[in-house]
Amino acid sequence: MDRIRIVGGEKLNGTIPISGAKNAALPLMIASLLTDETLELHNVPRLADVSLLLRILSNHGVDHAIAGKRPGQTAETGQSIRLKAATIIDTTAPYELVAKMRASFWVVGPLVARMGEARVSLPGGCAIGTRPVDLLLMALERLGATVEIDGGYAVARAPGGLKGADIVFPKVTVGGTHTALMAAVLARGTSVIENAAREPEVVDLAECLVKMGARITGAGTSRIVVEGVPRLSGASHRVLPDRIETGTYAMAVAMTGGDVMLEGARPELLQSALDVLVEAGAEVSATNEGVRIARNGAGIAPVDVTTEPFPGFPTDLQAQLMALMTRARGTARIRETIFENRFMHVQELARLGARIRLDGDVAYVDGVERLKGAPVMATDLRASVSLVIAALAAEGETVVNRVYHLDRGFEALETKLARCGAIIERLSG
Ligand SMILES: CC(=O)N[C@H]1[C@@H](OP(=O)(O)OP(=O)(O)OC[C@H]2O[C@@H](n3ccc(=O)[nH]c3=O)[C@H](O)[C@@H]2O)O[C@H](CO)[C@@H](O)[C@@H]1O
Ligand SMILES: C=C(OP(=O)(O)O)C(=O)O
Repeated sequence: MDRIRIVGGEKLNGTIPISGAKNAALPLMIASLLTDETLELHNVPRLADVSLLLRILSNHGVDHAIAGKRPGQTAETGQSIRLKAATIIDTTAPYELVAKMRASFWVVGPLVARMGEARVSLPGGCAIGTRPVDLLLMALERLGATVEIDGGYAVARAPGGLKGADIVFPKVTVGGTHTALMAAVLARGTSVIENAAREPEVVDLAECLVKMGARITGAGTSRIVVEGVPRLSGASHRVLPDRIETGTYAMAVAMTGGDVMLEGARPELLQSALDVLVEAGAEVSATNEGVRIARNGAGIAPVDVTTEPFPGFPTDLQAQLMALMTRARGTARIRETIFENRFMHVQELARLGARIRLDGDVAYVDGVERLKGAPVMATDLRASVSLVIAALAAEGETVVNRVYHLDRGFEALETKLARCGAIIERLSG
């Protein structure tokens, strides 16, 4: 199993190209199930989750072609993928595949919308909370599907097709909104999604669906209106830049000090996180090229942050912020409101010398003068990268185990950091 070795203490200086967003690429790829024509996606990050989803889609009958690397392209510059679901050969998404990645459950929406049935394994247990799918299934039921759980599978049926309806989510759910959107676009009549997620990845999906012929208004607000259409066509779409990757490298620079241009980043996708970084003592400036982040001289100030749905501070940056706060001058308070068990990085950060107290959904981080390298491992994607951030500022050597978590969501992580001066390498095997 690969590991990552980091020797801390180097400032980061240079340019980091920001990849396409994993959390947009995945639902966009799933949208290919809605049409028998070709969906061409550009700027798709090279990630384990993308490869796994391609396997899942192949199982349903989606053919794909990945464009070869163009001259001048570097390892971390994404890929173009053409997806074509001329016929759906199987409406079952099996346990072995779905258990590995929660987003794969979202095939349920397009499959039932196009084929009138879907049999999708309930997603696997995940290290950040229980993560039920009741609201996704509620949305499908509102659209007229019958849903039952059979042998660990959610079985949704709508033999006569889906019918437009009002869907009111009692809490904001990104996956629920993606599912409702991808089902409602082919339903007969009008659907209204209330308390919809406003995340940029929902907007990206809606924009692509509109290019495919869907009629959607209000994406990016809490009320999305969808007029169903009988069929969708192919389209070409570029995945938006990854705001979580952007925020992660911004936290890394704030942690080590230095000056880095996050090339291609869009500040409006993570304004709340950039505001927190400024409060913590970093300099942030938006330019035509992207977002520039620097910290020179100033120490790290403690902050008080609560995770919230967009446009609030994202839960997917909570672990990285906690890593940064381990070296603040004082006590930071971080409250996690989205996932009940997303503090698994706390005990691993402690191995590096962090002082963190947990009280329910709040973590109090007492900043320390110095961290010291150690072997660590993490249980999920963002927790793993928080250890990388801490290790970059720790004295001596840290080895991060279970790198497969990082490979799920960070394209060319060690290359991007090494180019900016970090001492970081992958140890294979
Ligand atoms: C691939 C992807 O895009 N994953 C993101 C997506 O996950 P995901 O779409 O799974 O997260 P949701 O927005 O659905 O979850 C938000 C909250 O709603 C709860 N809930 C959700 C569905 C449901 O049927 N019932 C229910 O109770 C969840 O347990 C959680 O407490 O949004 C999360 C919140 O921004 C991010 O952390 C994940 O990185
Ligand atoms: C939690 C995440 O992903 P997933 O929803 O696929 O588990 C994430 O991207 O941080």
